[in-house]
Amino acid sequence: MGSFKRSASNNSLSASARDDIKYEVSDNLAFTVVVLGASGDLAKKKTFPALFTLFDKGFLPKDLAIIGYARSALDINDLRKKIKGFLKSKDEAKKDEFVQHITYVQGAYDKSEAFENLQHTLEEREQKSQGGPAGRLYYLALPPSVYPQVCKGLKEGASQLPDIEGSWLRIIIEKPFGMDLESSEDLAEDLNKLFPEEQLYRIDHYLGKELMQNMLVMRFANRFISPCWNNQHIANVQIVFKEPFGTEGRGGYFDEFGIIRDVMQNHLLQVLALVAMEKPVSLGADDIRDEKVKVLRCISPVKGEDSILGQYVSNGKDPGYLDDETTPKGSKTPTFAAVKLHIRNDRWEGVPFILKAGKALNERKVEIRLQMRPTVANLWHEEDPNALRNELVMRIQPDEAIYYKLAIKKPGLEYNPVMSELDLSYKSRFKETYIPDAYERLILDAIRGDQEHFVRRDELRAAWAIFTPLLHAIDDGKLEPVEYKHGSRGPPEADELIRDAGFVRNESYVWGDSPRRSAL
Ligand SMILES: NC(=O)C1=CN([C@@H]2O[C@H](COP(=O)(O)OP(=O)(O)OC[C@H]3O[C@@H](n4cnc5c(N)ncnc54)[C@H](OP(=O)(O)O)[C@@H]3O)[C@@H](O)[C@H]2O)C=CC1
Ligand SMILES: O=C1O[C@H](COP(=O)(O)O)[C@@H](O)[C@H](O)[C@H]1O
Repeated sequence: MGSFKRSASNNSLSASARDDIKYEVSDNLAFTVVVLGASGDLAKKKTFPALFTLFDKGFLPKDLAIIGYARSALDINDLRKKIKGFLKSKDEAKKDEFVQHITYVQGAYDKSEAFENLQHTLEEREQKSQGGPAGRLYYLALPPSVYPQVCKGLKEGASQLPDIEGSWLRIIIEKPFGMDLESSEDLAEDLNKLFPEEQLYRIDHYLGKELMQNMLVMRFANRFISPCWNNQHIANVQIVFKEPFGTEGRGGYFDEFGIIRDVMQNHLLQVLALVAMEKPVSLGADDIRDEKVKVLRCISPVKGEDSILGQYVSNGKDPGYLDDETTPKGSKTPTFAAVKLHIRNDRWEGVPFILKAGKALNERKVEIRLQMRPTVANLWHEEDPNALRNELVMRIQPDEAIYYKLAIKKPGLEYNPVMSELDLSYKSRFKETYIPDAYERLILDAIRGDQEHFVRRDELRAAWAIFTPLLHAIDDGKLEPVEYKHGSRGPPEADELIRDAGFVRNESYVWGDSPRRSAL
């Protein structure tokens, strides 16, 4: 097994450039992660596999215990076997070694005895350690409705740490964090009565994606980018999330939320905050989050007229949203939304930010597209100043890439410009580099005590304030979705909204005479 602390040249655990600010993990830490909801979907698909990869790559402390906790009566061998089935590795021995660290505690989510029993198990395990501090990470892979009672149980029954300096307790919670501004504040209030913000790690897994983590480096470490990053040069911004599949049996769950609560109010708004925020004073988690909150608070609530809602219908082959048996009959829940946001500050006044998200669309793609203003007095296209518009595209998934669409002279004897791209495709530039899954990074951050990529309460409040009036109008039936076909690009009305926001699509540009592309 690799060592927990690594040197800067070897995938540093302690983020070398920021060591002066934070995030030490003691070598003799008795580390226990308790996965509450161990029998569930998220735990098996995301939490345990992410823990395994961290273990496999030597990023978990050597003194490691993993405790699954749930109501079901599970046999430990069955649980280990089931978890092993979800671990992506050919190394059977390593997988066996990992699952041997897992034990199981059966218990209710609302009984004090159950949490006292968990505390007892933890005390026994921590006493067996080498006298170092204890680190307890409670991972709530549970429906948010039980967070308050579980956090109460943990606080009252299972929060007693050994009296050793450096011991800590942290809690990871998953979205949705409420249904609107009020319910989110109520939930936050309930949790903060039990645990302070420093102990609460609200996951938004988009913050763990490679290109999101790259955003501050790209924006603030490149002299030629920073001066252009404002309304003088950028005309409009699109942040787009497209999934090619529908709800597929999850209609019951999805219908409660809809696409805005599922994806837009959280993931896409976090992306926007990183794109639009000012430079933070330092790389400290709170300095960064302060800037995110500031920019979110500059955004006015979305108006009905600045939004297009959609719901997918059958294309004759694939089912429509209402054809899913788990979807309530006649539901008007949007599975697609495009909204136009305005950021009221000096940097962004006059630049529309379009967020677009949809299920059952034509492709899988998440990207950020910044379209630059036209050049003044276009020497080649006097009649059409929009002909050579530059764009910077950051593709978050699939196949991470950053490309800049720009005009160059078409090679040859003529003197005509043509659109081309400066292309940074991660697959070719970083061939041998492992790009971690978002959950791997975020769990590791939580172990290190780094809250930068977790959502603070005031960020959440600002994010809900932007969408709550629109969500209430939808919930009250004042706004209804238009239909779009399963597998299409979404409702044409969304393209109109985007066009009206000033986006000019270059129909003539086709990616790639680049020979490198065929190697991808
Ligand atoms: N490194 C790499 O991997 C690179 C890849 N490429 C690829 O080249 C292709 C072209 O890239 P690019 O020019 O950036 O993107 P596209 O030409 O695919 O799209 C440009 C924009 O136009 C929109 N659009 C697409 N079709 C229509 C339509 N029929 N009507 C109205 N709007 C439309 C898209 O919206 P929406 O997406 O919402 O439909 C997008 O916002 C892409 O597949 C891209 O991934 C290019 C450069 C580098
Ligand atoms: O949070 C969610 O995200 C997924 C999309 O995540 P990705 O990492 O695959 O892009 C989405 O499918 C789901 O509906 C939503 O709840």
